[in-house]
Amino acid sequence: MLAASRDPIVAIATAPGRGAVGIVRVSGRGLGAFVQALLGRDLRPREATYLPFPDEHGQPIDHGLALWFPGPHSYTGEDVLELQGHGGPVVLQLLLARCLAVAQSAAVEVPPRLPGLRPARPGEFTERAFLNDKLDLAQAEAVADLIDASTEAAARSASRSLAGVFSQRIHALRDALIHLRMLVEATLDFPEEEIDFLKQADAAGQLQRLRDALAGVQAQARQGALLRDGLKVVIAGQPNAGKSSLLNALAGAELAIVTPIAGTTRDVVQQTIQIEGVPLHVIDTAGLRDSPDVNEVEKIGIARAWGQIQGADAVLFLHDLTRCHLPAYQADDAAIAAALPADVTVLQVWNKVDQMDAAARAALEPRLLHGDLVLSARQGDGLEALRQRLLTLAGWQHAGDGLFMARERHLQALQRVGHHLDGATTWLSAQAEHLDLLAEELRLAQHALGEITGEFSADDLLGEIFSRFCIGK
Ligand SMILES: Nc1nc2c(c(=O)[nH]1)N(C=O)[C@@H](CNc1ccc(C(=O)N[C@@H](CCC(=O)O)C(=O)O)cc1)CN2
Ligand SMILES: Nc1nc2c(ncn2[C@@H]2O[C@H](COP(=O)(O)OP(=O)(O)OP(=O)(O)O)[C@@H](O)[C@H]2O)c(=O)[nH]1
Ligand SMILES: [K+]
Repeated sequence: MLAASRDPIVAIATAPGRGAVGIVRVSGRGLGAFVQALLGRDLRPREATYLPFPDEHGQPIDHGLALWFPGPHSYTGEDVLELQGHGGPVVLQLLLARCLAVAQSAAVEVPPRLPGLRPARPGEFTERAFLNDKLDLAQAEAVADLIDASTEAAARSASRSLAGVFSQRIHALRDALIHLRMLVEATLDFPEEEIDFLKQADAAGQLQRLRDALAGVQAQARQGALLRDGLKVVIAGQPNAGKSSLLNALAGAELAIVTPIAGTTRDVVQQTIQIEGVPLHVIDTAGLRDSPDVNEVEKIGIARAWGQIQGADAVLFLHDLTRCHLPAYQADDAAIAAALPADVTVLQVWNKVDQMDAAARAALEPRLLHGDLVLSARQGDGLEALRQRLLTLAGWQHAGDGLFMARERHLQALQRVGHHLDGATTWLSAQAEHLDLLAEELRLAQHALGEITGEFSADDLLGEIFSRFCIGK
């Protein structure tokens, strides 16, 4: 499927809507004649040329800059033409249509001057860059992650992955693995001396160093994936506990409606905030209650709240300190607590501490359970401790510079590598009769590594990865 269609493609490369400048990008092999037909002249390589973009009557659609990248020295590795025009949606659609029309007329000539140009599928330019070895798969994924990055830290680590930092770490593991494989394969050919041979070469030490290096890459990749995917945090609790107030306080903006009326929030309100660059998707939900006053709308809201709780990485279970006696739950809170799914992390958060005087606060301390948080969504006390707790919960290590972006797919592949290295360790210590199994585990480990960079990747995986890109990328 992937290799099948390498015909020239065209797309608007800039975001839809109005912008200062908009770009139509064409990629394909042998585009020289197309450039002639479209612009009526040749272009100097990699040099911005200001010129009219003519329509079929020779009238300018726009005046703009054309950039010509003869392959293989381009983003895709093919010939690439960029028309950089004024960024109006109509202008760009006209330029796109003009490219398709010119190519079509060139294609009907005998002999055809250009194989059929067609609109690009999502991610197809980057897919070509991958297929033409301009980028490996981890780098290509980093392109999308850079565009989608929701925080500066995420963008910077995606940029480092795009520059090849992650791939280099994978290559270093692969090289060490290949070294070890060669040793083991060579030993297989001389079965009489095998054990001494492996001992002398310190195969066990090599394998252990490889596992340590893998653990280091895994730890960093986990941080990278956290920057990419963030954490889904659901604020839940009874009506009026202060859930919307807490969302607003965390976001630093009045997003959700706050009123003293119980049952104000009906729909799910979501906001992505960042703490030290880690994106947190914070979700305010309808207050949970089971009362005859609950109308149809609120019922739906409550059902949605439970739905959000199911998929949460963490639930902030909010309680109103002015209405309960720690550490005992009120009956309603006890009912909610009993219904919370066992596999979701729940933080107990006691709100409205600003309503307590110093004596009441002092009396509160010893009654708190380990891990409980006390705060005032209204005045901000305790918010910083909550933020730090959420980071700890996410497993954020304050990793500083040098981070790279990674995805769940990469974490799973690394885990498989680890699994095979564990297997290899077992067979190596079992010695002589299992060297073939050792060799096989090492081969599988290398294969799993290669899935990250796309050295070994099934077409359907590639299709799935690139289809998630935006059009024109
Ligand atoms: N106008 C424009 N800006 C853009 C892009 C683009 O396609 N067009 N990019 C698209 O994502 C990114 C830049 N990516 C690019 C990557 C490689 C080459 C390129 O010409 N590579 C050649 C030459 C390299 C060199 O001279 O060092 C090559 O690889 O051989 C161009 C753009 C971001 N900005
Ligand atoms: N004193 C004090 N009042 C608060 C605090 N947080 C929220 N409130 C008040 O409690 C009331 C309810 O706040 P909301 O944030 O709307 O509560 P909610 O949990 O979202 O309520 P529902 O939408 O009914 O589920 C409002 O009058 C808030 O001003 C707090 O930290 N201290
Ligand atoms: K509310």
